[in-house]
Amino acid sequence: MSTNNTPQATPGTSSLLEVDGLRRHFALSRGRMLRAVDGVSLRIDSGRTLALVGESGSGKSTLGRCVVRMDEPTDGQIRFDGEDITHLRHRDLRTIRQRMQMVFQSPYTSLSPRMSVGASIAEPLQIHGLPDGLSPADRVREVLDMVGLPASVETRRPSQLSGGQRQRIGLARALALSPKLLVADEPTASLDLTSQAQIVNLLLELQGRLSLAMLFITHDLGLAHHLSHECAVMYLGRIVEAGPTVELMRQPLHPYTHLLVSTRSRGPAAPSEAESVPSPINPPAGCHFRSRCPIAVDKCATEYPPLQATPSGRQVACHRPGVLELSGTATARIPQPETWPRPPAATAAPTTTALTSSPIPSAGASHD
Ligand SMILES: Nc1ncnc2c1ncn2[C@@H]1O[C@H](COP(=O)(O)OP(=O)(O)OP(=O)(O)O)[C@@H](O)[C@H]1O
Repeated sequence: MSTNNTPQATPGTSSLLEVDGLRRHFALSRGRMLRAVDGVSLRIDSGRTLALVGESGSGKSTLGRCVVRMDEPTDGQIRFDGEDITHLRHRDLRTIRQRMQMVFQSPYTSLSPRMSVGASIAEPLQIHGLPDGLSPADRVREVLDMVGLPASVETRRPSQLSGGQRQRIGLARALALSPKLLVADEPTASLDLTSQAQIVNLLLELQGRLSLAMLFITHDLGLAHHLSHECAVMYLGRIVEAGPTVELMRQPLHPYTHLLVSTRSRGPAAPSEAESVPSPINPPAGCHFRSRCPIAVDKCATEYPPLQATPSGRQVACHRPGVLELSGTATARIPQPETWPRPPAATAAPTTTALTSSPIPSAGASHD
């Protein structure tokens, strides 16, 4: 495994979230090791959304869970709002969780079916206290209003609500403590298209209003394209390409991004493509993608390519970046409902991109 690309934060700049060289390895039976996240670095600023995309099993959720410290990193560092939170425990962790919240694919993960909506939203307020001296009841109504639900839903149980309404409640619960960072793990994946668009709309509106930073985990490139400022592509635990979302999808430089974009524009992956995904327990030596790569050369079998910054501000881990040309119509066919809004533009001159794009080797998104 290459260890020549441990990123450093750019001197003099700091982002709300800074993840450096994060690893989460799972020890399996018979001494085997599953490297779910294998040296990932990224940055997210207030008011910005970083989409984390990749096929199932690429390590997106594990990374998201580590970021909010619901899972224990094996190695690496997580800094949030200037504080190293990598090894925080118990009470300190509780304090930090007020400011970083996770929204799940299934709202049932955070909503108890036995509790009323109001009690579910009030629960974190009772644990952590109120951010601004309001009563819990006032705050519950305030966040219900923020997510576009009437106060009357307070007394309902989650089972009495639609999927879209439940996801709004999940969002309201996450927002109750006025977090600065939201980690949203496939929050619309179980919803119908109309509810999906409404939740996307709501996330964008809330992000603009509250200047939230967001890590948006999705396998849906259309969603990522629509919702995020920057995008990081994960493959077998590592980031293989990162950069501004629109450019990354218009002109993918890594053959894996190329595959995702062109497959997305063609429709669901053919079984042969899905079946050939190697296991993170025993990935191919050298570049992990080489067994599926149409442009692999000998070097790819022996050397994992470091994630390197390109002159255009992209970061790519490939020995032959940009060799594959995307057909001009491919990205045009990434489905996006026209009614979906664009992410809010940065209000001031962007202090960072979601992933720092400092010169090599100080890349903000990298693996080592
Ligand atoms: N607790 C665990 N123990 C062992 N392996 C795990 C554990 N959690 C996750 N994994 C493995 O880690 C790898 C990455 O999983 P993860 O859920 O993070 O991927 P993902 O990209 O989010 O996929 P999906 O979109 O399907 O959720 C997978 O191979 C998964 O089986």
